[in-house]
Amino acid sequence: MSGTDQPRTRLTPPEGATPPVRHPDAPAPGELLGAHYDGCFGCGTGQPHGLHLEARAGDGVSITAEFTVKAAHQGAPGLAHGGVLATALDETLGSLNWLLRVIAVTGRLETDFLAPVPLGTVLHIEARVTAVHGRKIYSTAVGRIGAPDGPVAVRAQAVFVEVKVDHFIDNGRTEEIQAAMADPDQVKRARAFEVNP
Ligand SMILES: CCCCCCCC/C=C\CCCCCCCC(=O)SCCNC(=O)CCNC(=O)[C@H](O)C(C)(C)COP(=O)(O)OP(=O)(O)OC[C@H]1O[C@@H](n2cnc3c(N)ncnc32)[C@H](O)[C@@H]1OP(=O)(O)O
Repeated sequence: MSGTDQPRTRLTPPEGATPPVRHPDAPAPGELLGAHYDGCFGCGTGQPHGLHLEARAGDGVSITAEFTVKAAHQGAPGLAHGGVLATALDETLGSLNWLLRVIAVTGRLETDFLAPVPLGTVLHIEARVTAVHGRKIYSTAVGRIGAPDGPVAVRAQAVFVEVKVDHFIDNGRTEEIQAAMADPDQVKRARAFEVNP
């Protein structure tokens, strides 16, 4: 195997990977998921230029989400920035945590940009977990223009890696971590991801 083949291979579930299991306490299909953190650029309501992505639980271990491309999200004139589109897919993939009830962070994210996305577009995103192996969670996402069955603009494949709450407590800046830990709603949301709170 050449060095350039390696990253692609790391997105393929290894032998022994198992299908994902929806947690019995996962939100019901159709249920709107709240933000996991108010300051999150992807889903937080406290970020004026954030994506304000709204995600809903789907069937099995899947999520649907909508993201409206605003002026603050442009790359070229009148078009969404590719990194912003990748962020929208990353955030939707991260929301799959709610259904597995584990905390996981993005290890690898590979994005294919298939069509430009104009300002004002509602991007309809669907993400699902395909397999789990140890702490690794394999998932895919697709973003369509204007409707759930609209033209495909962007696709992603990802590996998320399960972590404990300590990952954030140990690595986040003290100010924000202290504020989060002092907020009972935030603590409740963090615990909602844990199998054994
Ligand atoms: C009240 C308290 C307040 C807190 C409240 C918080 C609530 C939050 C709730 C929910 C948050 C959800 C947030 C979603 C936001 C959207 C998603 C993002 O953007 S996340 C940000 C971007 N990502 C990162 O910042 C990761 C940075 N990377 C790391 O921290 C490490 O590299 C990490 C954790 C990913 C892995 O490090 P290791 O030391 O723990 O583990 P190792 O041994 O290296 O890897 C474990 C397995 O994963 C594979 N792996 C690791 N990286 C990989 C990669 N890049 N590609 C493929 N596989 C990878 C390895 O090969 C290994 O596999 P083998 O078990 O040996 O089979």
